Amino acid sequence: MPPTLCSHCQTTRALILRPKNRQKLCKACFITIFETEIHTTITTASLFHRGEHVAIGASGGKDSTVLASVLKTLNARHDYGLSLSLLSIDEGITGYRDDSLETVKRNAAQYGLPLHIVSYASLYGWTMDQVVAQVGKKGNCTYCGVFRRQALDRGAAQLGIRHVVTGHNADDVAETVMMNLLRGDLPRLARATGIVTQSAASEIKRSKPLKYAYEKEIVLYAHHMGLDYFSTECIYSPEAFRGSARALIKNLERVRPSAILDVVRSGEDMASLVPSGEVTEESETAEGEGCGSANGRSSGGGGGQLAAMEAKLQANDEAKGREIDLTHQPAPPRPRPKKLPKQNLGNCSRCGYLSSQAVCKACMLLEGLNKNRPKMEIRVGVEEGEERARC
Ligand SMILES: Nc1ncnc2c1ncn2[C@@H]1O[C@H](COP(=O)(O)OP(=O)(O)OP(=O)(O)O)[C@@H](O)[C@H]1O
Repeated sequence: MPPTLCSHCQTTRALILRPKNRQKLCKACFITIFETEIHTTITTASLFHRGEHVAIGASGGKDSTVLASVLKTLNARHDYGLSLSLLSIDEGITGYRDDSLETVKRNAAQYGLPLHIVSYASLYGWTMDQVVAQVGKKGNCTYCGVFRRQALDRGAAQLGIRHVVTGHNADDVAETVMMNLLRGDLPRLARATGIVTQSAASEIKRSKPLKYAYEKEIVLYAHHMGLDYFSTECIYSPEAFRGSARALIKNLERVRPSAILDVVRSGEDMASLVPSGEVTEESETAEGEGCGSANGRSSGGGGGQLAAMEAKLQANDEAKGREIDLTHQPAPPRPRPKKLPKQNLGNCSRCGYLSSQAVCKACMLLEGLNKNRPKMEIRVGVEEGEERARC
């Protein structure tokens, strides 16, 4: 049988079945199409302006590594006139971030980009290892998300940069849309769908050039380009709800590949229903709270929950056929989402960082941590003492 030819160039053998639309492509055409689509996203949304200094949030993972590689390529190919830097946050997670930062250091050398690293320890006096030792694994993603958002802003400010790009992809956005839809939280949903986010609580603009790129295609691109990235998941990210939303999206993608983009587009449409208003610090941190990766990727539990949900839905469908509608009561109309209150931008009274509240969210979290710090140390000391006494 003759080999299947690439449906784009019609000359080279097809090697890749495109996850987004099942198109059969050769390696060269896949790479060109992938890069061109990101270029289209950038130009359609007018993400950059000539002479702009842009920091790439670099975690060493596949998304931000692909983002750095593609931006470097497109900046040269289309003469965007950008000055690019890598910005990494060291959360202080032993056996995870220390290893991934080594990847980022190699990437900096491979792409010839300057790298700036900011640590939680230096900004907040706490590493995530210490936070988890204090608060436990449950809920630690909230601390990490709030701290990281501010750390990226502070790192960019240290460099005199006002635009940070992150590697959030279409799967991440679809997941966040689904989570906020399930929570009935339209303002957060609206925020998650924006390709550019800038709020009253920050001078730094954020954008997601990979917003329409499928995670599977990002992995394929990284593989075929031979990119050097770190693929271990965070050891502290057991965010169950995001894991379930991810499992749901992955299952939808399996039966209908366009589902991911459909959910993103639906999110964009729903966002247009949300009254425009200033973004509160609460909704501001929503997208960044926890991390997109939050181990749903490897969650076996998500699949189990989904199977249970499907069984329930099937039972409901079967029951529906036996129902007699005696009293059709239309559901009462839900109140339209309220316009968010206008925020007064000021400075946090503790750290001086820009905040719409008297005390910024990071300082509020730190207050709780610091209050318990001496207690924890004394308790550990006492327990150690007890251990010793028992010995
Ligand atoms: N420690 C960090 N330092 C700098 N940027 C980060 C860091 N963690 C996350 N980011 C940015 O936020 C984006 C989304 O982060 P998330 O935790 O969801 O990781 P991810 O989806 O696995 O992405 P990646 O594959 O790049 O790690 C990343 O692509 C990156 O741009």
